[in-house]
Amino acid sequence: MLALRQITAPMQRQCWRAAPRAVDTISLQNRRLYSSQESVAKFNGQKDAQGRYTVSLIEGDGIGPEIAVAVKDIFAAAKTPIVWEPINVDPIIKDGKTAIPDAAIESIRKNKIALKGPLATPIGKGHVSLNLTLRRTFNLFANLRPCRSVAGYKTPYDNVDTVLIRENTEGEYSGIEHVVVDGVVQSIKLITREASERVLRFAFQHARAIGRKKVRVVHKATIMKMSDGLFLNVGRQVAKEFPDIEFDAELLDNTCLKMTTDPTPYNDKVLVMPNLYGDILSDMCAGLIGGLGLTPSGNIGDECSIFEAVHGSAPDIAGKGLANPTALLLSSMMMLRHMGLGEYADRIEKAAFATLAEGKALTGDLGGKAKTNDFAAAIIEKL
Ligand SMILES: NC(=O)C1=CN([C@@H]2O[C@H](COP(=O)(O)OP(=O)(O)OC[C@H]3O[C@@H](n4cnc5c(N)ncnc54)[C@H](O)[C@@H]3O)[C@@H](O)[C@H]2O)C=CC1
Ligand SMILES: O=C(O)CCC(=O)C(=O)O
Ligand SMILES: [Mg+2]
Repeated sequence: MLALRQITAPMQRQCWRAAPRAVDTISLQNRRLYSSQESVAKFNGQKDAQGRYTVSLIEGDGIGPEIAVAVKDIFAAAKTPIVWEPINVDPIIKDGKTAIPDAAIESIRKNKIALKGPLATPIGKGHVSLNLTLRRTFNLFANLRPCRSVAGYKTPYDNVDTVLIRENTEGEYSGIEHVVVDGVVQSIKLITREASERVLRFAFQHARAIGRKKVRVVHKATIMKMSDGLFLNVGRQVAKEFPDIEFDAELLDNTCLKMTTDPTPYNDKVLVMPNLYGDILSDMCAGLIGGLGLTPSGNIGDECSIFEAVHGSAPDIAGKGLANPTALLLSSMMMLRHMGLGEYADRIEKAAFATLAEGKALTGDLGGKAKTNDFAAAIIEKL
């Protein structure tokens, strides 16, 4: 995979231990929170003769292979009916553009499902983001990023339970940039009614699926009157199809202030927003519950879906066995539920939350001393 030599300062984290909460209750609540909604994104994969599904696996860069091993070991111990199909997504150039190799595209199209480790993107030059390329290639229009406090890991906020949905194919990340004249560049934020409508509709449907009664658009239509204005107006129109769900809107800067002051008023809402805002806000939410080692996500499309952690390749800890595999593991739980394999997800998740709550085998990001594989072994012991 790609080599990237980018050093990032370790995140400073506050950490002190708290009494565990009831793990079964959390598991039950998560079953709804971490499930992708059903009406838009149906999984259509085929089982083999032994009743197993094949899942394309992109191990990724940096800590990717280390956390992928942990997930594979846990799945094997839980006898999850999954066959992994490892794929290589090292970029190729096709028609002058960065593209995913055909074999990888065929694998995901065939299996309709993938689990993905982080892929590093060079800064300021080099190939475009493979993460964004995958999302665009498969039209994975909604990026679902739930974030919920973990029992046993105390942070300034005990009861975070946010659900964020990010438009995943355009916006500030449409990748349309050019030099106007030397010293002047333009970067286009592309917002279309079509992409806005489908992600907004997904947000309302997801709210219904997880029992939330409020959808809130996060925007800056005060400044980006046309682009965010369109997104917001489409939100108002789509809201009419969902009279049982309350709709409102909030300016992004105000959302950041309020969420970091007290995130709990967001626990009854689904937040939906253009691409860049969702990227940033989802890292901010992770910070509220103990960091990027804990937050999962799903890139949801009509034909296929790709599940991955919110975090990146973490070059500062890569290759040292220090990474927390929880985020990728919870992403794989979202994946299992999306595939209709919820009973396996329930069992694995129960063991994972119990291990976190017990606090004996925590990785460094959560204040512990355990290595990635110690944490995975502790989960396996509880299965
Ligand atoms: N979806 C993806 O594949 C993403 C890829 N990236 C790429 O990742 C590379 C590194 O980006 P950064 O800004 O450093 O963000 P990052 O998310 O990789 O790391 C930020 C901080 O969080 C920590 N961290 C992240 N995941 C962790 C885990 N599982 N356990 C313990 N600590 C963890 C890291 O050690 C680091 O201190 C970049 O090339 C970026 O483009 C970034 C975000 C998402
Ligand atoms: O593609 C990248 O390099 C970063 C993407 C990212 O930060 C995200 O999807 O959260
Ligand atoms: Mg990000």
